[in-house]
Amino acid sequence: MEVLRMLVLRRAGGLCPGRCGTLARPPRVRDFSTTASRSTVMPAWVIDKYGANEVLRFTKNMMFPVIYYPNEVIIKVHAASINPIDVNMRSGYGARALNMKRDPLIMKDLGQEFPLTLGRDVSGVVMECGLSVTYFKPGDQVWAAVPPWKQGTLSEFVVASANEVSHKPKSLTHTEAASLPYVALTAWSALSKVGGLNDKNCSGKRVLILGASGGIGTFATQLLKAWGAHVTAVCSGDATDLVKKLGADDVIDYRSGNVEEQLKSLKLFDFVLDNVGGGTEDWAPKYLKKWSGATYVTLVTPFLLNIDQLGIADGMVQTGFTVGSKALKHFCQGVHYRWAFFVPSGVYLDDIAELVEAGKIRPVIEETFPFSQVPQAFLKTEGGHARGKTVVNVV
Ligand SMILES: NC(=O)C1=CN([C@@H]2O[C@H](COP(=O)(O)OP(=O)(O)OC[C@H]3O[C@@H](n4cnc5c(N)ncnc54)[C@H](OP(=O)(O)O)[C@@H]3O)[C@@H](O)[C@H]2O)C=CC1
Repeated sequence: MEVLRMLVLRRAGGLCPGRCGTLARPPRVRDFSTTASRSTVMPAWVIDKYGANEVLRFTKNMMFPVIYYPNEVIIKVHAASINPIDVNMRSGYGARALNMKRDPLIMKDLGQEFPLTLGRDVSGVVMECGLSVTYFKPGDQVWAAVPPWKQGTLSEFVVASANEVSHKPKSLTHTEAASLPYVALTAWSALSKVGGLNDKNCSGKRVLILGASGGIGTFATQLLKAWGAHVTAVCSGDATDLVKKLGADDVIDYRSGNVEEQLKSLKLFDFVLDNVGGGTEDWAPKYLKKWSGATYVTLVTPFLLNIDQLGIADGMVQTGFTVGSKALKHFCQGVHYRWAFFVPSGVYLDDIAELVEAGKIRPVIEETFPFSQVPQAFLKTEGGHARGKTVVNVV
């Protein structure tokens, strides 16, 4: 019974046995005991202000991360990857909301938001563990996506909550593993947490993916195929082979003619995952089955922009009003309308690791850069037209 209870709680995200070893949020203590004998600085790419690519600065003197909570681990970063959010954060996107989320205890010790390290994905090796961490030990090979309100992974070491970390699939190199966590967890949040799809209810469901050739799209296509869905991918013509190899059943080239005309020749969908935005929501929900629980989920939302522009209170009100009115409008038309966001979760990365080891998900890496070329990796990502992921090898 106890094992069953632990498993249920772990699935629900309430307890990660051994990740932190307790149901309650761990007490705020600084675990300096494990950090006594090492260097206090490390190499990292940081920014000291928001702006264009020139604000990226390499330093050998970034403060070494400290374990502030007993459920944290310090990871030696072997590889990281660049996501659109890194490019956007470099320019100041989300600064207001993310600063609010930053830990006041840590901010008080380390000063304000700068120097800020970007980079969300990490694959590496556990170097130190907080006192309540039993699920990981020094030397474990792990992967994680660190949330954007924390210092990022474009550095030699990063600290993460054990709840955000998972054992890396053995079959992947660090370079390959670093390409997956952030897009995997975002796709999982959109498809499963928000959209209600999973391996039990997906068989035969018709899913339309807008932006199928990028980081999220290449992962979502594989996950949906692993769950048994029928996937229609919308992408540029030159990405057709890529998305077909990942399992897409139908491919629509949005550059070679009107997408809506091409969609009219297909059956209606049970689900739309929108990774593109910018007007797509005006037409995409029309291609969902009506009054059957079909759902449109977009990842491109003005949530953080609202807070940047209007402040926390007014931004939240504006967000609530926008999403509420759109959800109501679509509900009256017989479909569900939702926004989705990245959610950190080591537990779900464990599930992804199983799918990787089973050969159902593979990393899609377009280009890798050495640590010395982080600015070039940003420029690559900023240029758009991704075909999978851009990875940075840190060691
Ligand atoms: N809400 C959240 O928490 C999160 C939101 N996001 C957002 O999701 C979006 C996708 O992220 P990600 O996959 O990492 O981005 P990428 O840059 O990796 O991929 C975007 C892909 O979309 C393609 N594309 C562009 N325009 C169209 C179009 N009109 N129709 C079909 N495909 C198109 C691009 O290729 P090409 O231009 O050559 O066609 C590219 O392959 C981004 O806007 C990102 O900011 C991402 C993560 C978390």
